Amino acid sequence: MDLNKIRTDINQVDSDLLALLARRRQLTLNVARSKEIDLKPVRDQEREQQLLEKLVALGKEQGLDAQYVVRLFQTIIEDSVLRQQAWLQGRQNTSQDLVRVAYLGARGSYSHIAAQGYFARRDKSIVELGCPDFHEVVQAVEQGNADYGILPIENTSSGSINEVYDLLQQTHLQIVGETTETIGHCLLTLPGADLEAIDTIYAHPQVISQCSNHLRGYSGVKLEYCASSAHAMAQVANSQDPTKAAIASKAGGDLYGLEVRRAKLANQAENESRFILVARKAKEVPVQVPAKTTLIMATGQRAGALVDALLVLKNNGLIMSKLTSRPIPGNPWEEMFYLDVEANLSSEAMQQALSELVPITRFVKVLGCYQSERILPTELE
Ligand SMILES: C=C(O[C@@H]1C=C(C(=O)O)C=C[C@H]1O)C(=O)O
Repeated sequence: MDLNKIRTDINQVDSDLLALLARRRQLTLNVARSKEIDLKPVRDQEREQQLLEKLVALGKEQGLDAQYVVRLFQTIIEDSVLRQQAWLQGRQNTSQDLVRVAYLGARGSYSHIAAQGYFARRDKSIVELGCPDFHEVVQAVEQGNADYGILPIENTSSGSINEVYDLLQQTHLQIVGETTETIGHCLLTLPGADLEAIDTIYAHPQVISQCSNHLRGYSGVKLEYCASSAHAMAQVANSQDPTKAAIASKAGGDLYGLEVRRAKLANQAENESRFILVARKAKEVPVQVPAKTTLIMATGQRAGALVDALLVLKNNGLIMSKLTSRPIPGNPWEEMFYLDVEANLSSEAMQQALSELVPITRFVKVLGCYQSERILPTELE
């Protein structure tokens, strides 16, 4: 048994697999082209179900277990659906191939990584504009220095990001997209640093709250709040001090020459953040892709006012996937409600609901309509 020879064979199989995956992706884009013509929805879970059943049976014949086959193909199908959606959206809103994107922090921050993923799926190159805070991200787009801004809006460990909700109340920018990223928090140090000697950990406040359980385990270690995860990594890298550590992603650590010493630090095993993309102009969402419309409204303090507003959605058959509230600046004890509705703004149901909401609310505004990027995997029945 010659190890080198076996590894050469494995390399060949892997490169064949990649070529096949690329070919599959190409074919699914042809499917998107056909759906564009006959206006069929991108997602067809019945077809996915049949595919999985067939593949599990085929896999079994080759000695591959069902779970492995299902997991692999759920990933492949997720890519295919996201690509098709992005392609259709691009066709509807023809725009430039090079886009300027404002994000929090510097290269390697979570927002930066989310932006890279979002635009790579759309075959767009980005000019990066790192900003010191969320307000400047919004301002960069408002003033035309960036085409898009990317903002984290909620996280599975720490919940809503209030600062971003508050900024949305005050801007004329529209939400034009969303993306969900797995956020793998790691403890990063200079290569070879002694973990026992760490006396300071740098991290963004959101990150510290998402990793609070893990951080309770360090006694006598100072936590330094940073404006972004990129700043946290830069502090450690620039200091060249082995007693300093940062919490950020592995991909970010690679950019700053830092080593992963502990991984999966978040309180929730599935630590994911949802980011929104904002732009000066609204985008149209093709009818074939699942759309979400985000609204803000103030109902006034009349008893039952919120219930009445929500009944409008119910009566129009609309599904609300999120409801959150924030205080209104200058109006103590009044709340502004943020709603995500699973519908296209151009749909009859949504238009009807909006016309019914206007007379019964004090204020209602559409923050944007965008394609939903959350692809829940089809499970084998
Ligand atoms: C490619 C298609 O679109 C989607 C993606 C699928 C896939 O990647 O196999 C299957 C069904 C659809 O949800 C299709 O409809 O065939």
